[in-house]
Amino acid sequence: MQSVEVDAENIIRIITPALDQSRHKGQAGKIAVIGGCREYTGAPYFAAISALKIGADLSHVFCTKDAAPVIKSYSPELIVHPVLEESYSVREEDKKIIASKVLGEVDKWLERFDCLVVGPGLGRDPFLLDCVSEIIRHARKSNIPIVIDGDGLFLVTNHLELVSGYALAVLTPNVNEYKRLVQKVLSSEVNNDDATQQVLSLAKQIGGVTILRKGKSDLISDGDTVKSVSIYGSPRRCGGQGDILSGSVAVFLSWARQHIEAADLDSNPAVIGSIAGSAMMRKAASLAFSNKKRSTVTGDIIECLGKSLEDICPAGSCSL
Ligand SMILES: NC(=O)C1=CN([C@@H]2O[C@H](COP(=O)(O)OP(=O)(O)OC[C@H]3O[C@@H](n4cnc5c(N)ncnc54)[C@H](O)[C@@H]3O)[C@@H](O)[C@H]2O)[C@@H](O)CC1
Ligand SMILES: Nc1ncnc2c1ncn2[C@@H]1O[C@H](COP(=O)(O)OP(=O)(O)OP(=O)(O)O)[C@@H](O)[C@H]1O
Ligand SMILES: [Mg+2]
Repeated sequence: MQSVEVDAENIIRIITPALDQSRHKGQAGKIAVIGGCREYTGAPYFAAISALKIGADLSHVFCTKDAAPVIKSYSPELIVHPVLEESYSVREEDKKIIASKVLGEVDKWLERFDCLVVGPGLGRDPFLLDCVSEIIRHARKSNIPIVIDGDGLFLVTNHLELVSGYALAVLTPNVNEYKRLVQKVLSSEVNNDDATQQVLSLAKQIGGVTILRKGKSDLISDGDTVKSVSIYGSPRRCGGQGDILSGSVAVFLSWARQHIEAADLDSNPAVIGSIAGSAMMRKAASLAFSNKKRSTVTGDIIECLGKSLEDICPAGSCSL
């Protein structure tokens, strides 16, 4: 089975909202990243700042108490909530009450978000992951799209019911995360000879979630179709590029959903958002690599997000 290479730049042009003076703050998207713990502070920052640089109006991070001051210090643009707790800071007898407090803190904000990104730099602490499972359940009840990445995929692979049958979920596995998902869901090994069929089966088996399999070409399937994005890209594999991708998909998914509703179309916003997010990330990576070559790091790619979108969809053509 062959995947279909899509015209991703055209999709970006169609769904990117025009900039005009009638719009108010928030209409271009409010994104929240659930991630950031003692070990990882870069990943949630990369995801959240990428969402802003692409054009979201507000970008929040919900992380553990010790990750918050670090993430805040990277950028005053982000709204950082130090609400998550890891087992080491919670006594056994307090776990129930602390879990409901965490949920309460997130619930206050949840309805305002157009998309969540769950997992960049989340870590794998069991108590923290239990709380995050509850956040996913609440978001799902409110029909908020969720991009699942990094340690969020570790959680979901072991608890497929969290996303199974939820069409507004996008899973963005890297090579390791994909392998674990295939083993768990299809009880088989990764088959690179028929990668298209396998990603289709995987998405179907998880009840029509969208899978964005990252690699030399990104493969995107919701169990009905398989699209590929192979344009641009870079040979540099520094850590953090998947985090840019997750923030990017969150913004484009929100824009795709708005566009599809306004134009009364019958398309899957999760697939459209994944295609656009993938192309955006790959174009910025290619541009950064042409400037920085071997020394390219994730921050350099983030700096290229603006120019990459501008080349495809110039802001100058928007009405003032
Ligand atoms: N600057 C940063 O803060 C960055 C943080 N990152 C975060 O790092 C975390 C891990 O992402 P990776 O892409 O490295 O994940 P991978 O799953 O690719 O690898 C993680 C490590 O865990 C090991 N591992 C595999 N299966 C395991 C299991 N069942 N239990 C325990 N360990 C297992 C692997 O051998 C590997 O060393 C994520 O939260 C991710 O978002 C990355 O996004 C890169 C940048
Ligand atoms: N071989 C490749 N050639 C070109 N682009 C690639 C290649 N592999 C991955 N990419 C691109 O890099 C981005 C990140 O993919 P990667 O597999 O590095 O994610 P990751 O391991 O989750 O990253 P992170 O370090 O942020 O966790 C994706 O958007 C993908 O399109
Ligand atoms: Mg990753």
